[in-house]
Amino acid sequence: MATVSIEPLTKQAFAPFGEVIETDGVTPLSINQGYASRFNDLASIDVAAEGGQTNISWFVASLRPVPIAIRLMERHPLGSQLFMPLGGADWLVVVCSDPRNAATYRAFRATGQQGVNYARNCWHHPLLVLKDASPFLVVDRKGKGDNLEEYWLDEPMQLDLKPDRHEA
Ligand SMILES: NC(=O)N[C@@H](O)C(=O)O
Ligand code: NI
Repeated sequence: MATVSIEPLTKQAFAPFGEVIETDGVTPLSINQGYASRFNDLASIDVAAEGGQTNISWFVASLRPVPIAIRLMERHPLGSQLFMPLGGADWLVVVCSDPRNAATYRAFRATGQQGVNYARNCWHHPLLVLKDASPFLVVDRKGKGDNLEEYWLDEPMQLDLKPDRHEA
């Protein structure tokens, strides 16, 4: 079974797949008479295709059996999809440029202070968490049209997750 090694999530590494939402490296605007800092314009929401509108959701994601097997990849042809963790736990992001080609798969470990915005049409694995019942704010598209394409792998791939890497 092919394995995918896990690398730290950085803006640069994730750039081909979308944006990383984080405050590191961002100079905030001082707002509200100095009583707040605004880390501004962190992601582009791309949901207007075919009359789409912005959909704000709250996900609560469960742990999957370990070792985590990658059996399915998906993409959203009509819109971007943003995940921002709310519970402070690390989580996992798995993407690829061609779901039929194992060599194109990339896996990232995101901190609880990092979100991602998958670009429209970016192949990704559905939400993967390292702590059970992890809450996320999700910004994606609602509206007409088929916004989900799935690819079931002939042979599942395995995430090279060190056993102790699940959160308590
Ligand atoms: N199904 C759903 O709303 N979420 C997936 O698209 C996902 O990427 O988790
Ligand atoms: Ni998705």
